[in-house]
Amino acid sequence: MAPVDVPSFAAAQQTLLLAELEAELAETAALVAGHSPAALQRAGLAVTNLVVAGTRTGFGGKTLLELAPDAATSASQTGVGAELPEHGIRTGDIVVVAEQPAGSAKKREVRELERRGTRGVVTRVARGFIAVALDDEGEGGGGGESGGAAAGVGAGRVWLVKLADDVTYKRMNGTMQKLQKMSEAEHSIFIRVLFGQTTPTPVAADADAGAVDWFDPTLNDSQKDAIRFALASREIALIHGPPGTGKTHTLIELILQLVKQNLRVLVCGPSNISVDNIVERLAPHRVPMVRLGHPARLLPSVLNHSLDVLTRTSEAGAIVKDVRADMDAKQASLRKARNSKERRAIYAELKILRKEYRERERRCVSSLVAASKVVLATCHGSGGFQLRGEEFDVVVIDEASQALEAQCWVPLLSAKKAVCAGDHLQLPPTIKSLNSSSSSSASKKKSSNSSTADDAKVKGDAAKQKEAAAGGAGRVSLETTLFDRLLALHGPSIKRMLTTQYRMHEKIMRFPSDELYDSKLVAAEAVKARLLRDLTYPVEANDDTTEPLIFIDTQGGDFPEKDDDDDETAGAAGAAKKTSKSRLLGDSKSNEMEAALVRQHVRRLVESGVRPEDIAVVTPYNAQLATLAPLKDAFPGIELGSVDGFQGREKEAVIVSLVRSNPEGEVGFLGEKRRLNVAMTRPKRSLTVIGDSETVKKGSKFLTRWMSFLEDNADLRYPDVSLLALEA
Ligand SMILES: Nc1ncnc2c1ncn2[C@@H]1O[C@H](COP(=O)(O)OP(=O)(O)OP(=O)(O)O)[C@@H](O)[C@H]1O
Repeated sequence: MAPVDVPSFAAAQQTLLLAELEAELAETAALVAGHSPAALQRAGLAVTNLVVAGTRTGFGGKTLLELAPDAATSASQTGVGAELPEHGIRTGDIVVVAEQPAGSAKKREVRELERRGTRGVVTRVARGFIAVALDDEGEGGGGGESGGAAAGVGAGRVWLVKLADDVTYKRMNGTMQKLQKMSEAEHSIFIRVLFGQTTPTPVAADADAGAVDWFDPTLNDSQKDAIRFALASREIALIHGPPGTGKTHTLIELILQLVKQNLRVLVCGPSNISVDNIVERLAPHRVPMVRLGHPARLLPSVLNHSLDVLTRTSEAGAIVKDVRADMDAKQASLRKARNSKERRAIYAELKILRKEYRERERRCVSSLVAASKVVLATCHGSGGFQLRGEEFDVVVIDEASQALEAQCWVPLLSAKKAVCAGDHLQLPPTIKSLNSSSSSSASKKKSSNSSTADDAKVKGDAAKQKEAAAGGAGRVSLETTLFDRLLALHGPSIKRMLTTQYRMHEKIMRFPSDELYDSKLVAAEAVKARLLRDLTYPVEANDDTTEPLIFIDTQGGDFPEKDDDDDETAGAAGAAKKTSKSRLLGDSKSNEMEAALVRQHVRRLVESGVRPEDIAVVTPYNAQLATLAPLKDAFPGIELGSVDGFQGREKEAVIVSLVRSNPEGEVGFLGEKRRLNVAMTRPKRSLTVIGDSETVKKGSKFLTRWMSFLEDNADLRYPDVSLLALEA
């Protein structure tokens, strides 16, 4: 493959990233303008009826607001201890906190919301409260009294609305700008390899087989090979980890080996969860490490390594503590201020204290970071001030196939060598923008990969448009991950694949292994014959619990899909409306009879003794998820999820509802084999597929082969329509 011109690559990335941000901004704007607070809450984009329960000084001297349910509106309990309703706000989300409009006021603009309210980042989500670190108003010289207190957030009722993530965008964009501006002389061998201007330094054949003193001698051979290769490689190594093959397990050993060689390592992942997972598993090995950013889960093992806590508990942190106490006291005195003059005076003092605090903290942070052999952060988090000027011998990126390439470059710019782990045969990151960057964002089409879009044809058009947008830099698209690009550039010699999987029954593994992983997967002895009936608790042995692979074929046209997108609207406004609709579970497909079959099967499993918490139902369509929702009441503990949302997860029994059933053989985004791969590789002991083989077969060659495989190998069942009527 031809080498990539770095400046044009970086320029094309910036264009595409901007289009992506615009698409996200437009989507948020359309949603907020068109829906009531209650509807936004149902869609997972807002939390309503909150009050400020507490204010503290958080990391970076930021004001931390604790938002709890308003006692007046939480039905059962009041005040402290009251629980928040179901919501979709997560740690790391960018939100605005604002006075809640009266129920009827409907039309509102995001900009207006932002002007009146206060922006911040969610730092903690608990049952009874959400903590938000407010943005620094102090620095930008903002107006009025906004010196750190929550402008627009008084003693009254507030709500919180999720905004587009422009912070991550800025980090990625800044990184691409840096890359674009670099002169050729500044390109290290590492950069030249990553853009194909030179080939990776060959790894000596025997280096692969060198003796390593393993921390965990029970690693399997493919894991050991991958680690040896990653240790021996000079610039780049990819660790390809198919489902259940112990990718993270392997990375832990690799990190320990790197530290043993006295190398300095930066470990990143696209999400907080991916990073915390590694922190937790490294912790028992007592490696000097520090986790940057707000820990997503406050597990003690993660918390004890977070920079936030280290600045408080370490020796260096002691000098920061005093100022923090002063600031907390000042914050508290705000409440007692008698008039605006007094308040202004306090704000002014707070501003000075915050500056002082930040300086002391900065010194403390750099001494902590300098002393750490291993630094862990999300990819975009590694672009913070804490790592400015820091250099690392190796950057390790987990779940690299789920990160945007620009995101990976945030840490990669401080690296000499990279090890990326991932599986490019599972889903890449979600992209919202599909048109070229110059078009108006309102006319953006649905993403082929968002969990609600379903039009496979859109994808082909979009790919072409994106290629056009990439201009002179060859084929640059946001959907192409670094992992994909490096494989295409240098071929399989830079990769090692893990081949023993510790999740699935052999029969469940067979099709994905043969189709996608060159038949190389081997089921570990402990899992290859595990059935539901062998669970650690009593389960009756019957057809449903002794057969790992079941296909309930709904062919015949008796179970047609339902199109939830019934009010087609034309033009840009229509498109924007559609986007917002899709987030609110419209514009998708469902299949009620399939839902009834799911219910029937779940009931049979539960009656056989399988616990609902060991069962998950996954489907590619959000409208189908909504149709399935009553299952949660009928079988408390059961999990329902979109395929995209279930990536990275596993369950003892998984039921996949394919939904599509139509005479035309339209399969929408079932046509994406990486999505099907994710769907069929979640179960450990039991996979039940429910779908119309006649329709699905027509979708693609992959689908044709899958259907034939199921017909030949699964326990094939045809539903009894008359019985089903009762279930529905
Ligand atoms: N060499 C091994 N011997 C026994 N069990 C192993 C081995 N390697 C991994 N496992 C087990 O396999 C499971 C999956 O491993 P791990 O959690 O590291 O995978 P992951 O990378 O997080 O997930 P995935 O493999 O799905 O990407 C874990 O339960 C782990 O203990």
